[in-house]
Amino acid sequence: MPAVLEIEGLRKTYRSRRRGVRHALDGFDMLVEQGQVHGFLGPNGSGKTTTLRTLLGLIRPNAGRMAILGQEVPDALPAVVGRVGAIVESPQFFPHFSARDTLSLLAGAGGVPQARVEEVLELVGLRDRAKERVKTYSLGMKQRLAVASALLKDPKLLILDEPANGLDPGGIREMRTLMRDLAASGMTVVLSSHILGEIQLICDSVTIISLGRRVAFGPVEQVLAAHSQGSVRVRLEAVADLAAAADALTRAGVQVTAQPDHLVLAGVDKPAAVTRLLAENGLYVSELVPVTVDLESVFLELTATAPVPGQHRQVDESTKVGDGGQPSVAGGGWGV
Ligand SMILES: Nc1ncnc2c1ncn2[C@@H]1O[C@H](COP(=O)(O)OP(=O)(O)OP(=O)(O)O)[C@@H](O)[C@H]1O
Repeated sequence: MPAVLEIEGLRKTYRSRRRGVRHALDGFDMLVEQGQVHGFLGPNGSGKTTTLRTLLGLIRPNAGRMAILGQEVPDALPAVVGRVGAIVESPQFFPHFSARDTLSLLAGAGGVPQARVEEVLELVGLRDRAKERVKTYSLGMKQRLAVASALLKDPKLLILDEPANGLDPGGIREMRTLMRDLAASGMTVVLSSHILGEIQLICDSVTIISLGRRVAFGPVEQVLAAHSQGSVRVRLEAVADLAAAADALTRAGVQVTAQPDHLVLAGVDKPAAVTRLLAENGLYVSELVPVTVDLESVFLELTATAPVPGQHRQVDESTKVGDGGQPSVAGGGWGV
C-alpha cells in the first residue's frame, strides 16, 4: 500500500520568556497508508493539532520532513491541496447562511460543481435541514456541515480533528459508517479523537502521540496484541491500599496502571507471584483476572495518563504510578 501521509522527525519548539522552551513536537513520526481510517490519538496538549497544522502549512516546523500523497510538503502544498480535505479546529460559518448556501459558496470558490453540494448534504445527513440558517443548528449539525465542507472537493486524504465532537450516539454511528464508506471508496481518513472506543471500532490503524513523540503505531489489532501479553486486573479488599500495592508491584518490576478502584498489571506470567508479593506486604487480593486490553487502557498506559486516586493530573503531566505518587513530567514536553 502506498503511503498517503509520511512524517519523519518532526520538531516544533515554542519559546517564551515566561515559560522557557516548549517542545510541542519532539521528533515525531507518522505513516498512513492509502484507504485506511487512521486514528491519531494523544492526551490534551500532546501535539496533535500542532502536527496537523504543520502538515497543512499553517505552522513552520523547526525540523523534520513531511509528504502528502508522495509529495514533499510544505513545498508541494499548492499541488496537493486540492486533494486534501481538512477540518482542524472548528471552522466558523456565516450564521445567517443556510448549510446549502454555505456549501454552495465554498463550492463556487473552490471550482467544485454545484451538484456536489447536494451529494455531500446527503452524505452527512443534513439534506432535510439544508435550508435552515446555520445559527439555528446544534453543535452536532455544525460538525456535520464542517465535514460536508471538507468533502466538497472529493479529497483523496481527509483529515478531521475530533469529528464526533458534539454528535449524539446516533450521529456518532452515522459518522462511523460514513468514514468506513469513504475509506471503502479509496479515500484515506485521518481522524483525531478522544473517544477511544469509537477509534477502536472505526480505525484500521492508529498513531499514539505523547509529549510530542510517537509512542505506538500500527494496525489496531497489533497495537492491542502488543500490550495484552499477560495483563491482569487486580482488586484489593481495601481500595485505600491500591497506592501501596502499586508501589510494591512497581518496585518488583511489574508494569502497573492504576485505575480508581483497581490496578492493571502487564507482563504477568505467574499470577500467584502477585498474590504472594502483595500478601507479604499485608495487602490482600479480592480479585485477580486476566484482561483483554482495549485501546483506552493501552492509551492510558502509554501516555501515563491513567487517573490515580487522590491526584488531579495537570495538563503536561504524566502521572507515573510508583514514583512516590508524585506527578512527573516526562522528557520532551517542557524544558530544554
Ligand atoms: N502558539 C503556541 N505557543 C506556545 N505553545 C503552544 C502554541 N501552540 C501550541 N502550544 C503548546 O504545544 C503543545 C501541543 O499543543 P497541541 O495544541 O498540538 O496539543 P493537542 O494534542 O492538539 O491537544 P488537545 O487534545 O488539547 O487539542 C501544548 O503544550 C501547547 O500548549
